[in-house]
Amino acid sequence: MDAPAPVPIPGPVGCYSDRHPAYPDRHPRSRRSTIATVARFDGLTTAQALHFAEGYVAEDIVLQTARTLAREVGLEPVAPSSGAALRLLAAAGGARAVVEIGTGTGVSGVWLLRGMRSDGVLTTIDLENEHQRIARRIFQEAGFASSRTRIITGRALDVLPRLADGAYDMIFVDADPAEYGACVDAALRLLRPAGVLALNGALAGGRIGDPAARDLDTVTIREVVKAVRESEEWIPALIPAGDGLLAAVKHA
Ligand SMILES: C[S@@+](CC[C@H](N)C(=O)[O-])C[C@H]1O[C@@H](n2cnc3c(N)ncnc32)[C@H](O)[C@@H]1O
Repeated sequence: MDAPAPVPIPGPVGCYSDRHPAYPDRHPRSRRSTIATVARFDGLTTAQALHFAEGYVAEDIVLQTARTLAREVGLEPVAPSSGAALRLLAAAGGARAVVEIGTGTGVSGVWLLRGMRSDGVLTTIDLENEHQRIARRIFQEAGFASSRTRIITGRALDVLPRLADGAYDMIFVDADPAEYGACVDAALRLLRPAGVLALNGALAGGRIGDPAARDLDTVTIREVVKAVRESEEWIPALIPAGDGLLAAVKHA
């Protein structure tokens, strides 16, 4: 099948011929060509490329079941592409001790466990016992012994102070955006040097770059994303998988 023709890039991105106000020091063509490269990856349109990336690593029946159960109880679990990125981060860091904030029905937990070392333990926190009851069953169906998970019911900000400093290889945050700042502070304390932070929802449902979006969650996420980028404690990247995965390594 022939690749579809590239879609013209709309508005100021694809057609301006002068310097862009946000990039006054940069030659106009350099920004234009960078974005055009991203938008026309291998002749596919951006939407098609993103769709391909989303399904690149398929989910098995256990993850599909956990996802269906999440929707039934009104939760939005991590996207498959974010799950695959979490598994990759856990595997790349040889993670043995991981903290997850926001167990849900276990979608992200299964992805994390599949990237962790075979003797690793996932400490997962959620204030809803009912969500964790489902997650416990999902972990079991995914083949993980109960010794591989430590499931703690409680509010993240009550539980995190009880966890040991510098004892964790990775922290994944996917709960209440209003608490993201406090969770990042806690992650800095809990992670070992070169440990990895991952924070879901970092694009705030696409509102992150819209200055008119001033709702509390968006403002908080915007501030956290900026603070991590500007902090000397972190080496960050914003991965545009799912709703955005802010990943950062704690400086060694
Ligand atoms: C988006 S869901 C997590 C989905 C899960 N990470 C997944 O991908 O399967 C958010 C979860 O965070 C929990 N939660 C919300 N606020 C919380 C808080 N302050 N402390 C702990 N858990 C919280 C909710 O009960 C819900 O289960």
